[in-house]
Amino acid sequence: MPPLCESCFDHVDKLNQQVSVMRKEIKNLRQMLENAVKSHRKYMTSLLSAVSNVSQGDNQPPYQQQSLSEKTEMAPNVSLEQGTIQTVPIGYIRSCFSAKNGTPRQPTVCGHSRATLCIQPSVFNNPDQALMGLEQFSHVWVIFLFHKNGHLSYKPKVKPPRLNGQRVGLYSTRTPHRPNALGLTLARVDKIVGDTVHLSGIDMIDGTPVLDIKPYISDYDSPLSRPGAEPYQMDVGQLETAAAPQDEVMGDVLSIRMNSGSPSSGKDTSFARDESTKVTGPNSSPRTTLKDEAITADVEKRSEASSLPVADANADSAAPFSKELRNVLVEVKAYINDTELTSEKDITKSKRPETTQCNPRLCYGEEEYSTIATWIRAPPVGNLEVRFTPHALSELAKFIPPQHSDPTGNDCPRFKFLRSQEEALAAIRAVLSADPRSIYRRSRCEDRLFFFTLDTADITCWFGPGFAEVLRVRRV
Ligand SMILES: C[S@@+](CC[C@H](N)C(=O)[O-])C[C@H]1O[C@@H](n2cnc3c(N)ncnc32)[C@H](O)[C@@H]1O
Repeated sequence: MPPLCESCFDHVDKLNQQVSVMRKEIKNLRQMLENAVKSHRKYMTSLLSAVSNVSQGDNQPPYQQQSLSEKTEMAPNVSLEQGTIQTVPIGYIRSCFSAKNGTPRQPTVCGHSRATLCIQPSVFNNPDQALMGLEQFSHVWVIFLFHKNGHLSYKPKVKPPRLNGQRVGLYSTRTPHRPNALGLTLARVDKIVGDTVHLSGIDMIDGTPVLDIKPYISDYDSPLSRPGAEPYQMDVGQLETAAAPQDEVMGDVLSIRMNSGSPSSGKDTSFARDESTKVTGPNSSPRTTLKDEAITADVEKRSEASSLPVADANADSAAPFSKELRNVLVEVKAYINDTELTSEKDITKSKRPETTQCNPRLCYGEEEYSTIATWIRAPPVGNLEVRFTPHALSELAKFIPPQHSDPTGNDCPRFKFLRSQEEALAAIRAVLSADPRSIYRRSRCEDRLFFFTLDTADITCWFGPGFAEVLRVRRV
């Protein structure tokens, strides 16, 4: 890393200023555009309903192929049947991340990442009523549009950054570049004030259009914590997926081990990567996320409440499973033994058959447990160590939380979303530790400075082997 002179920093500052002016202009333009679209949409809706009334009775059969122009002229009810409705954002995310660069790849990466979502009065006259009751839920699914993708194109195979250049099918990933460009984030609901939901643990940039929100209901949304689900320990084999010959990645299923400790205690229940799974990546450290913790707590609670004993599926002792269930477990274990991988090399060497084998369904009685691809928790790229120069730390120490008074009276930089310097430090660490660089940057621009914005701070850092170092933290 070459030493940075003050003029480099000044140059970067100037560029940043220009960028922020451009951002403001873009914001204004967007607002103008939105207003124009709104009034145009109203006009079109009235026109369409008039057309619909006239042409009732000669609707086209659903699913018939149509040109785009025909689609836009369709009556609303036909559009709905054909799945070609026009969506309207219920609101726009105001987020502590202003650009894609440095925005966490998933909500669990940075628990302190905060945002607000104000429901638009154009969707509901009384938006606060639409939010009534949501305060009883800790988490919410946010369905949004990747509006900053830059293009609408997509490919059937993608290279997730965590797979470091290996390709997998688009639908086995969370890539933003997908047909319809829809994103799905499970965010924490911090509070609801009037028409505004305050969220944390988000991975959306400022200005993201939100199409819908729905409460997260573990009983419905998590196969692990359905009512009556019993924690147990089970090793899971790998998922067979079809892969084109040039793509040597396969979608392995990660074992989920739910070791309940002693059957009666229900304690020590963990939802962690199974140690017996031999597929590992360098520095890979299985991370128990907040959501995992929530699920674990849920399972613990249920396990304590349940009268059924908890069994270890691997134990040789006479486990309290029914004969039928034991047979299923034996089958699954046999499957695992047949297909067990021995090293990371095997992941890339194995050629997958053209036909797709079924994922062994993990059932206990009527309960079904979830499995995930191994690379999610044991990716070939590991987490980075995050360092701060003393200079960067002293700059960060100047920032004050939103409601605090300025102790120096010197117009200190102020956070809008983050509540303390500690939160900011933790958020920067979280973002960088997950290596936010694209594969291209990682491999081709190793020695370049990396910039990202967190709340009202512009962060400058660089990456070395296995670490990221923060060099500067300046007011945006
Ligand atoms: C990998 S996606 C995952 C989003 C969501 N959790 C999902 O699974 O659908 C997250 C990344 O999308 C990018 N992103 C976030 N908001 C965006 C937006 N409005 N338009 C385009 N890209 C966005 C950011 O770079 C972020 O790191």
